[in-house]
Amino acid sequence: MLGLRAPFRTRAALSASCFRRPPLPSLHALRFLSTPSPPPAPASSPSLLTRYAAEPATLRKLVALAKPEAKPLAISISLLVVSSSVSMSIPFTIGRLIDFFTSSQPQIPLGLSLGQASTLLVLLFTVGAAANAGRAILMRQRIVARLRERMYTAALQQDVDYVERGEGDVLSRLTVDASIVGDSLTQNLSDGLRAVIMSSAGLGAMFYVSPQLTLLMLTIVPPVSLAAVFYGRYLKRLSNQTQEALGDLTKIATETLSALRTVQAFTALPHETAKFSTRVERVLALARKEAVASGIFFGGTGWSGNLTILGLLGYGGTLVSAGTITVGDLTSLLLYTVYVGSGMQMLTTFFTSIMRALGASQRIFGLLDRAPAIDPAIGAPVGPARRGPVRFEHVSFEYPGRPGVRVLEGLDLEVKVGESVAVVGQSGSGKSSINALLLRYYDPVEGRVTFDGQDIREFNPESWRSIVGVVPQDPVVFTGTIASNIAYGNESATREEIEAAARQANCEFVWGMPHGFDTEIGRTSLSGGQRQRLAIARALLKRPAVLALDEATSALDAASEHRVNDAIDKILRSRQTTCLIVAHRLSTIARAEKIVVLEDGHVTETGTYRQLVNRQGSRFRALMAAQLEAAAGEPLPAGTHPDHTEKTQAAPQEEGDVQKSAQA
Ligand SMILES: Nc1ncnc2c1ncn2[C@@H]1O[C@H](COP(=O)(O)OP(=O)(O)OP(=O)(O)O)[C@@H](O)[C@H]1O
Repeated sequence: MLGLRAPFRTRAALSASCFRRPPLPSLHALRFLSTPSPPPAPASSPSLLTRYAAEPATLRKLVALAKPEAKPLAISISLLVVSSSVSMSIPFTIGRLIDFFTSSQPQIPLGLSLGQASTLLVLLFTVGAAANAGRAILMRQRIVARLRERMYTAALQQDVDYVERGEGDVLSRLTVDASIVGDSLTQNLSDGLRAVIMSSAGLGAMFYVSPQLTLLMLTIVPPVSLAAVFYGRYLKRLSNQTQEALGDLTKIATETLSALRTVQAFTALPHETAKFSTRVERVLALARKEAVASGIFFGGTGWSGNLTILGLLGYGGTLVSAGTITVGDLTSLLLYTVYVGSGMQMLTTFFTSIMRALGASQRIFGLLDRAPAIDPAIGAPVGPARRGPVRFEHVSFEYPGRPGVRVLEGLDLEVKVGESVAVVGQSGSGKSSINALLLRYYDPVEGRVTFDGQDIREFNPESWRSIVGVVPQDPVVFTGTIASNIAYGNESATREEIEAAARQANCEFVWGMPHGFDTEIGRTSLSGGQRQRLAIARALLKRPAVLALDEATSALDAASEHRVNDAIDKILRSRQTTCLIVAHRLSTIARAEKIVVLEDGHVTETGTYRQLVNRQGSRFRALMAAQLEAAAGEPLPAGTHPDHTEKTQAAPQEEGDVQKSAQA
């Protein structure tokens, strides 16, 4: 039945049914009153209504969205008018047929013979069916696909902060909201129009056949429909509560299953099972409440629907006996009652879905119209061959999500061409934030970052990022082949170039894989060290002018660390790349040409490893001592502490030295 149980469907199910056309009422649809009201739109409260009324801009944008599809939509609407008109003629035709077969002096309108009338009817129904099919096909337009493509492009150009903080809730806009808007511009619009035709034409035909019976119908059907609408809303609220509880249940299960190792390691099985059971019980209780309410609803509406039909038949019967109307007229009237009732119900569906669509489109346009703070479309190109020093000049920075909290304060830092600078400092001192500024995920609130003497804000962000290589702390591996992962963002790279980059980054593990560079990998199929080397290969393939490296600290075992270090070492020895390394490993720190110690967002010490480690009471020495102690797991024995290294006057030359001293 039309829209039956619509309030109890999930959003996903609703969107899946987006192009499904509700069947036209049939005799069976005499139970139309048992159709609950459509889901009430959150937007249907008066205050929101007023807001939408005050925002015709949203409506205009929504209409503009359908503009490229204007022609097929117009044809589709015309076909809808044709098919609905044919449908609306059915009750009348049935009435006339009944009168024809029950009359002692049968007469066919327009003086047609029975054969001609039958052919005409078959023809009419064929046209109606064809129009209906054409309408359904044409209604399936590219609106949602185009909208999603636009939204995805807009989302990818947004500030990382906006997306990462979930401010825009981009995923739900891309999925749920896009479906809602797409439905409203196609299916809902079509249903709305059909509802208007059904209600108005049905009422007109009823008045034509019998004004008395029509007035009787009008005193019963609208109030019962209205009551059904309100009760339906109550049901929808119950259904929402069940869905929310179900969502909560899913969240708990997802979180626990994805952390199964931790759950098992902490023997938290009973705790997790109890947590889950509580949620399951809640879902069950809500579902029971919903079942009772919907039982009352369907029973009640079915009962009132049947009484309505009975009332109409009773009064209609007296009119037939009095000769005021014919049996055919009464049949037509009953059928039109079904049409009008269904039409009214569809109108409320239309109204709420349009309200929902306005809400969804406001959220969508919020994303589409949002200008990112760092606009990827503006700025001058840098030129791939350009080389130059990177300078942080009195840079102060705070994250947009934490205004007023300075992460960097008056930072000055220079990395010359071909130089490698290691930034060290305690956790939270702002090291990674320096790389984030270098990549222009953010801009400084004061000061500037320059490349080759030019403020990087003058460059086009995409062009600038194309000459900056980045190896993040936790590199991302995309689903695809090893080769496609190394060539990520560099699709034109040849296989030879990819292999050369992999060799340089010590990715020898690739050659041992079943399909070599064509091996399919996912997020979890590589070890931490392998992922880091793959990321280094990815960065090297770009032949970057500037390399921003954020070392991983804990993911690697000694052997992997050695290989990663060796790969980094090759980069450090290269004289063409300006390297800024957020360094954690002593081996990397010792190899960098310059070390910058960061404390509370500003540079406190600068120098070579030897200079800093020999500087009495330096912050660097304290940091290194803490790191060695952490690696050794206990205070270092006398003589191995960096505070004593001025006696040796030498920096560790080999990574092994550091490791050995750490293990001492
Ligand atoms: N996206 C963010 N929004 C708000 N604050 C942030 C954000 N990222 C980092 N911070 C804060 O900025 C400060 C510096 O963080 P940053 O990641 O730069 O430190 P770090 O020195 O690299 O630390 P670690 O060595 O632990 O990686 C910290 O206090 C951190 O909490």
